[in-house]
Amino acid sequence: MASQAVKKAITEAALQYTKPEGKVFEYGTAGFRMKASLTELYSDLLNTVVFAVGLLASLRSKKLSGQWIGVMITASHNPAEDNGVKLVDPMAEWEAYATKLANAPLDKIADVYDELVKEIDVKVTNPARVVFARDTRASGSRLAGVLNAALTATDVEFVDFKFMTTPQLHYVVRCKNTLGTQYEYGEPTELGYYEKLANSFKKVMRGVKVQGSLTVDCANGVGGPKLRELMKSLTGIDIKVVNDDVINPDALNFDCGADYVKTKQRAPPSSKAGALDRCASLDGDADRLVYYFQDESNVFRLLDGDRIATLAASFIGDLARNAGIASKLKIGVVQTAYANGSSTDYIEKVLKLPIICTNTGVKHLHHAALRFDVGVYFEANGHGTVTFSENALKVIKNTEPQSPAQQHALESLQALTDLINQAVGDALSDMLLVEAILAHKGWSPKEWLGTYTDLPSRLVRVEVNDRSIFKAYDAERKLESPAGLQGTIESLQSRYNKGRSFARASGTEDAVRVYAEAASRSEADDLATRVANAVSEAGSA
Ligand SMILES: CC(=O)N[C@H]1[C@@H](OP(=O)(O)O)O[C@H](CO)[C@@H](O)[C@@H]1O
Ligand SMILES: [Mg+2]
Repeated sequence: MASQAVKKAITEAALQYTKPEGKVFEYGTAGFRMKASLTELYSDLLNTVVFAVGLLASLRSKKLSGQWIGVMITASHNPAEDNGVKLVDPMAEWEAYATKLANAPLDKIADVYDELVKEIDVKVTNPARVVFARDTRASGSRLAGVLNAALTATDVEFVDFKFMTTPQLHYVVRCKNTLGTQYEYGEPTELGYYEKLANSFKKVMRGVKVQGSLTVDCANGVGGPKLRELMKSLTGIDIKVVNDDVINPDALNFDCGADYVKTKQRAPPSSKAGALDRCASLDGDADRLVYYFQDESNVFRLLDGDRIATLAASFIGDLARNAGIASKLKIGVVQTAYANGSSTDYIEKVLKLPIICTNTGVKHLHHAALRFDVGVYFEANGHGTVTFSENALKVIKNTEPQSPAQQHALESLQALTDLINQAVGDALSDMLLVEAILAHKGWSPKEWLGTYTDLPSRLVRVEVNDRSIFKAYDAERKLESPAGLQGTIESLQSRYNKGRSFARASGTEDAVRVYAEAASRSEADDLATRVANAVSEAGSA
């Protein structure tokens, strides 16, 4: 049971805020996320939610006997006025506790905290440790203050890392929790992060050179200043940083960034890149990355998360073969229903690797990736990384090379395990991975694009009265309700060459997303429109 003193401290701290009436919060695909504006209707929406997440982090850390828990304040690719908060190590049942705390009336929140202490069986005398950070949104410092209040009220030891990318915070959490163990991940500081990336990049690049320069659009978010910091440690790569304005509060994700490029399927209007120039875009908290270029006919060409996954899987597969350890490593790829059908075909038929399809949201992909020795997971939108099992790390480390070529492959694999942020998808680490692979293969983005041809696809957002009636199954590829809709979608898609379509309720926006792909642009568009109409009709019934 929480002590009276702690409960009093929680209540006093909580009552500084106002809980918006009639609003029900839900921990979604990426934590809690919404408008954060202080001036509008939404005024204090996020304060109570962040406060609740602070209490939750405290409970979780105590439950894990003082393990470090990370809390990130960000709304990623959402507009500048939004904000959000997420825990670094999310677990399904804890999302329900988060939702419970977030919806508790503020004068009762200490009681709910206490109920959870009993329900989860938390030893309240255990220490609790939390690290937190935020992206560059204007509302971030206010919300960091709220988090501070919740942590202080529950006697948590905490470190405020101020501005960080989401993956940097994940990195720090993993470093802190592995310090002094055989799995020590690195120095738990921002500088430690840069040095780990830069050193391993140098090792992976032994004997090869990056061709030409890379232009990186930083979405005017926290990735900009952090990339500039990373560049101080990096050698052998010419990066041109664009869209790194973190002073103008409205610039974030506006007409730039990975989400803009992926959804609009075009370069940021401000782009000055010439034909065949290699370009990349990060999102607002730098955990997403997409590549693109303009071909010789000035046609925009996108290299999205599916492309990064196929590139990484093929490279790691080659290295494993060259190192003579392919039979000892189970390499696999994890995708969601949004992966382009051509990428799935390519992985199965050309790379001959197994695929797992999961629900949307990196937490699902990450979890599935751990089932492989080397799990390559990416969402089509550019969210992803590669995980290495304990067995994989051991095999890579302990295999005795029989030839210089084998030794080189083993060393490259070893360096890759350091270059890749295994804690979470990380745009900066993924970017160095892509650059290294292209250099090794001697490929320009054109050769990379040439590995397979994407099916034209369309993603549509449909607003409905109540999106919760859209219940999906089979890794969100099918709908069990509203009744009859799945049958309609299937009969529509069967009319198109290579037609595939599905609909699911978004976990981050109040809408249903419809995805469609088909053999031609017009068929994909047509299928998307028809399915969107069917969804809209079912949603207004
Ligand atoms: C189709 C799509 O891109 N969905 C995104 C989006 O989730 P939704 O649940 O679809 O709103 O935001 C998530 C968090 O950033 C991201 O993980 C996911 O891939
Ligand atoms: Mg993001």
